[in-house]
Amino acid sequence: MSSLLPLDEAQQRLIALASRLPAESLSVHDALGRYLASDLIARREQPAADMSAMDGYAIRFEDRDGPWTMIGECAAGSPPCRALQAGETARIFTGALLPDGADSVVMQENVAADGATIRLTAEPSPARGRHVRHKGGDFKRGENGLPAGSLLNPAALGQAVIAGYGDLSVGKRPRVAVVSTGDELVAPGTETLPHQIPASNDVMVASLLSGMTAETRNLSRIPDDMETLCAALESARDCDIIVTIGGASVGDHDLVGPAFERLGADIDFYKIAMKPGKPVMAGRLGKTVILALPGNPASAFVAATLFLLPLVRFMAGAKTYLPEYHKAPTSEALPANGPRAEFLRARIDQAGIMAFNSQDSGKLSVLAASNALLYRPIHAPAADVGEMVPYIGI
Ligand SMILES: Nc1nc2c(c(=O)[nH]1)N[C@H]1C(S)=C(S)[C@@H](COP(=O)(O)OP(=O)(O)OC[C@H]3O[C@@H](n4cnc5c(N)ncnc54)[C@H](O)[C@@H]3O)O[C@H]1N2
Ligand code: MOO
Repeated sequence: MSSLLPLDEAQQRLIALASRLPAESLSVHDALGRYLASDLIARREQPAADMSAMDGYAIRFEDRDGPWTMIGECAAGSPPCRALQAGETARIFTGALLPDGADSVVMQENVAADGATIRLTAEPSPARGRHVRHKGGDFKRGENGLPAGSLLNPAALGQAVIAGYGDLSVGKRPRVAVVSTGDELVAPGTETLPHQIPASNDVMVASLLSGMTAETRNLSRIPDDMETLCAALESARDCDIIVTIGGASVGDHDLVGPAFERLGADIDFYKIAMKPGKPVMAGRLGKTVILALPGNPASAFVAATLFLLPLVRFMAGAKTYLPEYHKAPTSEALPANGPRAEFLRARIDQAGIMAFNSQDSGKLSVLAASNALLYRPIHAPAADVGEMVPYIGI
């Protein structure tokens, strides 16, 4: 056990094998899921001038009790009407600029109009600045809205647009070859003989990647044959990452390690102090980072979550790339953990988090019923019901 690498050290060593990919310029329409390559410095001020947050009437605070004489209208998308004088108001709509002199807005629900005369009805006199979004109140020109390495999610893209951007400098997408191996593997939906198994990991790992900024090339179901495997790996050398699934263990037909060695790869580490996912291997084949995931479905899933996805995020330019841990109370007592970090397939709901009884890494039924990986660090002491325990949402 002592030769097994601790998880955090293995994650650091994997990242040390990789480099950030260069940046490219993309339209905001195409940048969803990318990471900003430089700070998002605002090119404009928001709002650009004081504007109304409600449909109603713009007034001067000095005249807050009314009544007012309406002298014009301010609509979003048009310059404001002329400046207000004492006792005057302007009809105003949400998003419209306040006319000069106005500093507050009364909602239309709180006034009664009698021709051009407007009177306060329901609301007490408005406070100064009521229902006004002030110039620069969201951000000022030159402010850093999002640091480099931020994920461009829908809200971040919205912010980029309002900050004046049509194109963004973003990290390139890593090219990832997904290579699955095993004589037993057959294509999804194919009739299987007892010694065969549908290649479920391929779809699972490719699906994990499809939610990421990655360009995936699937090299599925490579037989357990050294020449064929080497040829498949060789054909993927133009990729930034080669991830293999299966054949990572020590059996006579586990050819992934020997194939990489034959191609001249530098293996950095092999075997992690974690469960499932012990036989994870990583290194470099020229400029390509190689990562070998174990074939058991839960092992492949956990290892992809802890190694492959962080690697992709890092190369794509993410500032934070490791999985996010949350905490929840455990609904059942947990025994003390041993010398390998454990990621228990678990279900979390309002009552807390509960690990499934069976943790066989071959059972997809358990993995598919899970929505969390309950993390038990190396030698974690036993946990009572209600104790807060860390987990990764899946
Ligand atoms: N003597 C030892 N045997 C094993 C050890 C060990 O330390 N000593 N480790 C065990 C652990 S832990 C794991 S995990 C597995 C991982 O082995 P491999 O990466 O070599 O996986 P395979 O043998 O190729 O496959 C395991 C299992 O998963 C199925 N599989 C493989 N690929 C796919 C795929 N693409 N889609 C669906 N299912 C797949 C495969 O058919 C096997 O049933 O090794 C233990 N053994
Ligand atoms: O690591 Mo294996 O992944 O324990 O099943």
